[in-house]
Amino acid sequence: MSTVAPADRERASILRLRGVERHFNEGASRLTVLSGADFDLYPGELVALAAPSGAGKSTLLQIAGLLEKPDEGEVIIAGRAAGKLSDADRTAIRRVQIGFVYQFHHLLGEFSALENVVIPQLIRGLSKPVATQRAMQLLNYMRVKERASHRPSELSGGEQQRVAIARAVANAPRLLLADEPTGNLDPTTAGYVFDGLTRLVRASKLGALIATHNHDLAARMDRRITLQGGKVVELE
Ligand SMILES: Nc1ncnc2c1ncn2[C@@H]1O[C@H](COP(=O)(O)OP(=O)(O)OP(=O)(O)O)[C@@H](O)[C@H]1O
Repeated sequence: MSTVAPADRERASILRLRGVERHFNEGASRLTVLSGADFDLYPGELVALAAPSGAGKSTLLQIAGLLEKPDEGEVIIAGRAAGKLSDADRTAIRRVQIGFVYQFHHLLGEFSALENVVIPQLIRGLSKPVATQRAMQLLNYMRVKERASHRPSELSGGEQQRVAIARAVANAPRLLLADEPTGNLDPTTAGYVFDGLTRLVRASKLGALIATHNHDLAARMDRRITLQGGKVVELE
């Protein structure tokens, strides 16, 4: 149990969903994916999102990451209600506050691991020395520093995914959203990737919501949630 008082927890919530609804129209019928979904994520916390295929995990992550709008309800990122913001402000929050990791890494193939982590920081306006120092620190956290000069095609799948995580947090987001980040890795490699992710989350106090089918990894996270009848339900 957290020792933080409820009011403080409310203030500190990095991601807050309230009454989120998402429906898809399919011809004459309507598919309800999220209905009355409530959720809070706190700094330094890793939460597993484990639900059967088609239950709505990706939909939830897309909405939490401001990539999609809910039909109803509110998404609040670090205290700011996204529903009332302009598209430009939503994009700014997404760029600055949110990091994304996917099952397939989407690294830039013509650049080294180091450059892949440096480039987003240069785009944000940091100087090359500062960006390079932070990138090396992140690659070190992910235990791939010694592979920094290699291109993605010269890295193993697990190394590529560790670089992708370093890149996702390069601009120090407050929230990390990951959709099956270890989905295409063998269990041992998935464990290494997860270890790096955990180190980063603890060190940087970001909050991480990670969709996974991997029960071992889910068991190692701070909390586990699932989707039932469109609602977020805590598992234990
Ligand atoms: N744009 C869309 N239009 C219509 N239906 C959609 C759309 N996006 C998702 N769905 C449907 O919503 C449901 C939830 O999809 P979602 O991708 O969120 O599930 P998931 O839990 O991430 O599944 P998986 O584990 O297989 O990736 C599915 O039935 C899917 O077919």
